[in-house]
Amino acid sequence: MNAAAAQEFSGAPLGTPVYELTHLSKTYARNLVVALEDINLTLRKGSFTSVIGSSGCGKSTLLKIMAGLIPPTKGRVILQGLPVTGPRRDIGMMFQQATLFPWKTAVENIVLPIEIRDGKAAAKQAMGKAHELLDIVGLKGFENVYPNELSGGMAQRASICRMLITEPAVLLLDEPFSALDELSRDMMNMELQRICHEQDATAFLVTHSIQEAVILSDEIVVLKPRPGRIAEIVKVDLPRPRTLDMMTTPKFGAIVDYIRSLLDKGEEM
Ligand SMILES: Nc1ncnc2c1ncn2[C@@H]1O[C@H](COP(=O)(O)OP(=O)(O)OP(=O)(O)O)[C@@H](O)[C@H]1O
Repeated sequence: MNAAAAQEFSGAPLGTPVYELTHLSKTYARNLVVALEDINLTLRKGSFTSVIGSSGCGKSTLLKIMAGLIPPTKGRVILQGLPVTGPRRDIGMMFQQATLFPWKTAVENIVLPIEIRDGKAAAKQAMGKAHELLDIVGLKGFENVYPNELSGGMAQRASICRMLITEPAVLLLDEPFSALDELSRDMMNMELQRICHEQDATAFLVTHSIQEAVILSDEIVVLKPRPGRIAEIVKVDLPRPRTLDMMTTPKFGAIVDYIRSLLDKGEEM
């Protein structure tokens, strides 16, 4: 990376708002559980945001509302200027498990969203792009392999390609690497950072790992439970690109400790 690119990577001002959540609340009608209360959050173009909080504090509920999978009880979700009222083309999602279809090859799985959306001819046309994406995530040569011949990490790399093929405006990531061993997870996180930078993607990650949140994020939304509310939005001012050895620095440790103290405080309430 040349000096100008490095400067751009570390110091780029974050862009215009992509997602805007205002006064968002969710009460599940079935059991009257107030899962979220008055969430206000803006995600800017090219930013990486994580949400962290104890079990049951509403992380998945928040992600589902942002994805348009469930409606909020109150409040608004605006994505690229339009209210989210259901699943949308400009939202890319990735889950804990790779969920690739076993009877389709890696490249066929990747073009599947295009096939479903625009038909077989469009999917065929997208093959070139799918090959490029496989190359980007280090799966060159595995295009025609079936999922059962891929490792967990490789399958998640293919899932990243499948999420990116439709060029979504935002990536919603629900603990995408939590089923991987620690080493693979660290590597995949660095890969995710690189891909997000290359695609100028806006990303939102649900995680249980403070370390993972700190190494990846520009901002970390710390939720406190019962009902789920924002305790604080912590800015992470470590330089970019982030590297794994930053995890041993005092600054990294201080941010981790601070977030842990917020989570402990939330539990006491
Ligand atoms: N479909 C549902 N119907 C009723 N209550 C629900 C439903 N989904 C979640 N809840 C409740 O809403 C609260 C928030 O749940 P949610 O799954 O969003 O939390 P979470 O932070 O993602 O938890 P975890 O970290 O354990 O995955 C919990 O009290 C949960 O019991």
